[in-house]
Amino acid sequence: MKICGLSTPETLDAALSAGADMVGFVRFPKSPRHVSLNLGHRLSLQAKGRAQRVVLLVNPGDEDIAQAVEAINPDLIQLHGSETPERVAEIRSMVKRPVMKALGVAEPSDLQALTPYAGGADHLLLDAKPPRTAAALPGGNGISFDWGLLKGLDPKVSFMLSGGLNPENVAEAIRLTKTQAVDVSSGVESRPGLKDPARIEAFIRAARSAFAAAHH
Ligand SMILES: O=C(O)c1ccccc1N[C@@H]1O[C@H](COP(=O)(O)O)[C@@H](O)[C@H]1O
Repeated sequence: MKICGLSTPETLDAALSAGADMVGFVRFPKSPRHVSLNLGHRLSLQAKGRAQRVVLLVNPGDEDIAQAVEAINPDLIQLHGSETPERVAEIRSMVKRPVMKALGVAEPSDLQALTPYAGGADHLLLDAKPPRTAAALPGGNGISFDWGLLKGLDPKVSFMLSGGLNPENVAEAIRLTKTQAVDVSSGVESRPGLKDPARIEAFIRAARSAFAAAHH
């Protein structure tokens, strides 16, 4: 279970105390969840040893990557832009840490886009495609995709599910998609960019019960 877009010590503590496996820090200035290098550094120290620390970047340049890695020292890099398979592989060898590539799903043919990333990315994250408006973020929009589309996916492909998940729908998402991991951002907020500790806890509780039920 990953809680993404944490940007205060209090809400990070809520995620860690509730048992999040991964905590995400967004480095994307247009996002209401963007953290400065300094804040990212402090949050990362707070999470060290308690959960995997993830830095989320969108089409980063080499300098953006170097700065984020130096300041935040993440366990994993999440790439949430239109990075090509070659760029993902290049970033992975540059940072010498695992990389998770996010891919948008809206129709059956989108699943074919996964194959070229199999060699270069350590993990795949499946998200809804963002709305086609100029102001839209590439993720963190609270939009789900049709989970039924994943019936067409090779069962050997492991993925993290994201996009519009929340405490109310995460159990159904896990049951339907048989995913082994889930990620949430806006579904555990009281307003864009402000995480709600009670919703974080409810999300993790619901996801944990659904994973336990799926393994029986
Ligand atoms: O959270 C953001 O602000 C963000 C910005 C830019 C790219 C991705 C972002 N978040 C990721 O988007 C998905 C879905 O989020 P949501 O739960 O639907 O709000 C998730 O993987 C976040 O890590």
